[in-house]
Amino acid sequence: MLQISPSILSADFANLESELARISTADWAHVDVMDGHFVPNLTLGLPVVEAIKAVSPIPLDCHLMIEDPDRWAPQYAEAGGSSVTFHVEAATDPVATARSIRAAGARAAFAVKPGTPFTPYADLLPEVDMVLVMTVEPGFGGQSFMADQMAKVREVREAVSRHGGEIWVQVDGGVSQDTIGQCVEAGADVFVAGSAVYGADDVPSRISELRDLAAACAGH
Ligand SMILES: O=C(CO)[C@H](O)[C@H](O)COP(=O)(O)O
Ligand SMILES: [Fe+2]
Repeated sequence: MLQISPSILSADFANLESELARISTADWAHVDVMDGHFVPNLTLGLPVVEAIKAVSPIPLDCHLMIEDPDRWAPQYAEAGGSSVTFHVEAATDPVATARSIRAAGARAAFAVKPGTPFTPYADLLPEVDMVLVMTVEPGFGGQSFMADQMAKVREVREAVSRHGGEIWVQVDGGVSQDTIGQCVEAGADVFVAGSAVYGADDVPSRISELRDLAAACAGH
């Protein structure tokens, strides 16, 4: 199944309830948590996740770009994240972190930055429900898509296929009408798009357009 996860990083932060209503036809609301340390940007934390969980029409896909995810990740699951993704570059014990997310009732995922290879983390697959391959350097929305990450997406898809089970492959950063096709061809099945969705005049139409383009590339 191909899924669209619009990033609220590009939404109007003064009106998050109505901004979430605009993406109600998407599969997930992607919530970028940045701490000003792991990345040079600061966004939102647990109280905001709790508040938007109460009003969101769709489940929250929390992408933690923070230090010490071992400590914080399960709290994002408890606060309402239905999926919680931590960065392997920040985790001290990724196995324990993934297990604590699942124990709190959420889907667990790990993310790799563009400069981080996947292979050393392939052993984590039994512990997670999704792998996020970053297609920009994490920290900011509206950056250019890094096509050179498609080799890594292929590698993750092959490892996931060999492993079996239902592990999703997510791409995040610069995903748009122009770039979603190559993500599908490389094997991604969950697409985060911030500026491409919230920058559109008609947000629901843009979500359908991205879905249709992805399905067409997948040959559906
Ligand atoms: O994790 C992120 C940045 O670190 C965002 O999810 C991502 O950048 C989405 O924004 P855009 O689609 O505009 O690139
Ligand atoms: Fe993100």
